[in-house]
Amino acid sequence: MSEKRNDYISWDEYFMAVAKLAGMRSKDPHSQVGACIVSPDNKILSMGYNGLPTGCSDDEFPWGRDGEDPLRSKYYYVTHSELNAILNYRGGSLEGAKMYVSLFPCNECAKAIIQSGIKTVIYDCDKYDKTPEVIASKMMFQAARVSFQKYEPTHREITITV
Ligand SMILES: Nc1ccn([C@H]2C[C@H](O)[C@@H](COP(=O)(O)O)O2)c(=O)n1
Ligand SMILES: [Zn+2]
Repeated sequence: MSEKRNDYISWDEYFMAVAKLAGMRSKDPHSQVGACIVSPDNKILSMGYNGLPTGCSDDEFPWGRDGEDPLRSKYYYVTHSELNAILNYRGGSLEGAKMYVSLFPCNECAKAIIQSGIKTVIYDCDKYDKTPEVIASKMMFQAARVSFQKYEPTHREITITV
């Protein structure tokens, strides 16, 4: 066989698949989110998923969404995938990097993305686009010249047997 194969996955498919694979580590029963940070020359720099901070037990802290007592919902405790990916990076600057993320970043993650020097966000789902968090996030990205683009799905199925 002398020809190269031509059904290999594209860079975008690869990085979005890696982001989604990272999200599969999440214990959140409602939304599993993954993020993958990539250098301008397409090297994976870091990954993250939504989960509790180190030392906060997955079995003791709540995973519920709503309720009378906000302290019994996950929202006060979960670190978002994007922030985890930024914090997991041990290599120095993220200036000019790209982030692939399975759900559009919230305003808090947008601040961290901007401050870290990431310049491009490629997202898949935008199911919370009407919320103030996402609207504020887009306003900040536009002001800070962080470009955000919807991932264009190819609907290719990638099967990995482990
Ligand atoms: N861009 C985002 C948005 C949300 N998350 C996390 C935070 C929660 O664990 C979950 C969202 O839960 P839901 O309100 O859908 O029940 O996803 C994130 O990591 N990145
Ligand atoms: Zn966030």
